[in-house]
Amino acid sequence: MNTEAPKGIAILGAGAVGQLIAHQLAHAGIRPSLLGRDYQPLTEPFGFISLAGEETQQCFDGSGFQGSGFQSSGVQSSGVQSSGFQGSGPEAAGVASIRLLIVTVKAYQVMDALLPLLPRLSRDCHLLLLHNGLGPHEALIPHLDGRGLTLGTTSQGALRLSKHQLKQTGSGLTQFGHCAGPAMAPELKATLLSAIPGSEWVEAILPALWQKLAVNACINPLTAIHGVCNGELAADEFQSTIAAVLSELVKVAKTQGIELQEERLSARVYEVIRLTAANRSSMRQDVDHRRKTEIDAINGYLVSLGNRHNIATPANKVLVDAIHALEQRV
Ligand SMILES: NC(=O)C1=CN([C@@H]2O[C@H](COP(=O)(O)OP(=O)(O)OC[C@H]3O[C@@H](n4cnc5c(N)ncnc54)[C@H](OP(=O)(O)O)[C@@H]3O)[C@@H](O)[C@H]2O)C=CC1
Ligand SMILES: CC(C)(CO)C(=O)C(=O)O
Repeated sequence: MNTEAPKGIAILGAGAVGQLIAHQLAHAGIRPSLLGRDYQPLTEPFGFISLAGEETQQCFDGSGFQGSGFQSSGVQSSGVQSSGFQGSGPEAAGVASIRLLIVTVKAYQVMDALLPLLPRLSRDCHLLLLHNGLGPHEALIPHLDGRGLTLGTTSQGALRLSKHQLKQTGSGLTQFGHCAGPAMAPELKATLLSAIPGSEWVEAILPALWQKLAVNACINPLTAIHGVCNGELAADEFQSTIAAVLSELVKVAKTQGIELQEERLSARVYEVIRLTAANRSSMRQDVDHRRKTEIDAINGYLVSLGNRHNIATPANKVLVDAIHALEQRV
């Protein structure tokens, strides 16, 4: 048993990224809880196929909260009773013992997922949002009630083969940085950085999130609208739209005190297009599966900030409208 491993790490959002982070923490000897929609730890085993093709299984049932042993990898039997969580819903006893809550729901799900839970979390509980797009942290900050907030972004890739079976599809940089309230405790910070491959702490997280926003604002809607893989956006026909989206983004970012260079952003977007050439972007997958997309937190965030600050954002608005039209298909 690893007595040094911090306890009380929970993940809200048992989807692709939530399961990936849970497996990475477990492989580093930490035993996180993976919370379901009823805020209860999910007790069933979760399968994982790593980039190297190695298969493992884990339970993320919350028993780590009591320090009752852990398994760093390998198969653990299902049906382990959670000693840290009793009852159901946000009243559950274990919720109050969460020290770090990693929120891995989609951008548009953050507030619905967190608002019922916030009053039950300890004042010492630190929150970490890890999603694409921007905006939810602004809605969340007034509700923090003294709690600390860290933001993050990841370029790792993960695909849910089934509800409890995850395949890692890509490695990449994961960045975290302080956003509001008290800073994350040093041992929690160290745990995250050692468990998540390719992760780093940055002094200014918002510029990093804006750079990721630029990548998503170009690649995601265009691939979804045209039904193409990321690599096809290198074609000449997309050049003027990509340039217009980035030019608007740089102006809008400036209203937020974020200074970005259009040429550098453009180089980054084309690098990601090349590195992820065979990918079907998350927005394309959402559109193909007739799921709600994250457009409102990506290009929609730029349009609404532009409106607020009298910056014209026609190129982004066209993409937002086109994606909304695709979302409304019956
Ligand atoms: N997948 C990837 O490779 C990458 C994803 N991202 C970003 O990470 C974020 C998460 O994406 P991803 O993991 O793919 O999305 P998923 O849809 O796979 O996961 C979201 C999870 O949140 C759960 N959820 C939704 N609402 C609630 C709620 N109210 N309470 C508790 N749980 C809830 C969902 O439950 P249910 O299953 O019941 O719907 C689902 O399991 C997105 O912003 C995405 O863009 C970033 C980089 C890579
Ligand atoms: C980087 C990119 C565009 C990779 O597909 C992505 O983040 C997404 O699909 O949401």
